[in-house]
Amino acid sequence: MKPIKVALLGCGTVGTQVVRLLDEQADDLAARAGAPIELTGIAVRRPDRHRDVPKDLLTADAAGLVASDVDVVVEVIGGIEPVRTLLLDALRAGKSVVSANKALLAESSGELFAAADESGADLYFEAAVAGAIPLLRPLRESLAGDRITRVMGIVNGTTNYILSAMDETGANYSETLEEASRLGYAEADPTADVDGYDAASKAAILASIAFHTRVTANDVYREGISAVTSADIVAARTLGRTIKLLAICERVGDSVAVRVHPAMIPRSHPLASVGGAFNAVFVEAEAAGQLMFYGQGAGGAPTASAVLGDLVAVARNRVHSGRGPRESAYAALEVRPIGQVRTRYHLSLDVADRAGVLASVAAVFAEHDVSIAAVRQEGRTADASLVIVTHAAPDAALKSTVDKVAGLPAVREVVSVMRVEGEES
Ligand SMILES: NC(=O)C1=CN([C@@H]2O[C@H](COP(=O)(O)OP(=O)(O)OC[C@H]3O[C@@H](n4cnc5c(N)ncnc54)[C@H](O)[C@@H]3O)[C@@H](O)[C@H]2O)C=CC1
Ligand SMILES: N[C@@H](CC=O)C(=O)O
Ligand code: NA
Repeated sequence: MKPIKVALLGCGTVGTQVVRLLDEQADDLAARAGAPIELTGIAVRRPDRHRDVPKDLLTADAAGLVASDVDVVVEVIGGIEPVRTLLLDALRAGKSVVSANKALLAESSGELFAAADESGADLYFEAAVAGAIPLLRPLRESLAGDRITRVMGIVNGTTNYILSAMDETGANYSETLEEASRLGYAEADPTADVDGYDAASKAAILASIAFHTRVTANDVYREGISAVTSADIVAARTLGRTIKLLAICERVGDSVAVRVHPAMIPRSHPLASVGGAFNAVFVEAEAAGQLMFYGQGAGGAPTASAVLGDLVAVARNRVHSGRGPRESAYAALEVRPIGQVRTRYHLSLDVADRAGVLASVAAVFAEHDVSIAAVRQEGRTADASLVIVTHAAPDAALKSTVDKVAGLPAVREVVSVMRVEGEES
């Protein structure tokens, strides 16, 4: 059988594991794909720095490799350019693409799918969301007959690693981030992780597939974890909660809402026990009910597993003259701004401990039609701390409430504001 020729773009954390698995599992992969899978070249920025892969395969000329006689391009470089141009060239020339690049897919999936359609090539990217966890294929294929209403979970390993360490051992934020980079979880620029860009890209990809609507990273409301303090984590623990960076994609009537932000969740919630670089995603569909996907969301070998799965799928399609799924964006639902999304807030205030303070704060909530679910006051000195948890209300109303509360004479400081998820609203 004629081999399927593969060009690999990038050979870092993920790429080196792809090369290893291609070599170690060559016979099994050939049997599963229906043809041998032959790695014909590896493009990297500095070929002299890669001693652990066959030297004769290395090149710094990624464009030349893409233009060479290959059937499939596997991209594990990351970022937008030059990758976007390389992949468009590959797809237009009829070469199928497997990519782990969420940043690119969340920005340019429309034009990449269009290029794939022009030539009949395939575009697969299971590794781009939640690493090893099979998630995009179940959403796109297994649930194609159902109506998905919500996708919610932890989709960034680096931030989950940091938040888990802060919660479990009181570890320091920046040291834990360095450790996550050393372990190969973080992006080349880890601000993509801590500022929520990586999770927002993944949320955009999930929402696009789940709701048959093109959602880009710019459509996603995003907050990262850099403002989460040890005090927030202690406050959450006092209330039987923990803090996680969540990606939440919801169908609301004929629109969708997609957001990424830290949130307090009850310690009894299944997402609360997801530690380290693990990811977990809940999917709710009308007929299927609740489904949960869990596994390693980052790291070289887990991510390479997803890449190899896609590569076998692409190779099978080539061998049997089939095609993988195309973009499905027919529903074209409107994306709601965050202000219209109903959320719950946890607020911690430093207030003067005198009569009438609670009443003045409560009056602001009432004025904005935000219902208070619980209040706790601590302290008997000049300063007291007031913790308020609200019922669900439009995010815009909650923001205006917080702004007005911050201006009350009796309120010295709004210490923290965080959304609450995973509880009855
Ligand atoms: N590390 C992880 O846990 C995961 C990574 N991903 C994605 O996989 C991709 C790769 O990630 P890592 O392996 O962690 O990155 P990395 O930084 O370890 O490796 C990047 C590789 O790309 C090469 N490269 C950079 N610019 C190039 C250019 N212009 N031409 C040719 N080669 C170039 C570098 O030489 C290096 O070999 C990214 O899109 C990332 O978001 C996805 C899921 C998990
Ligand atoms: N940097 C990402 C890698 C996987 O997508 C993460 O931490 O999740
Ligand atoms: Na995945």
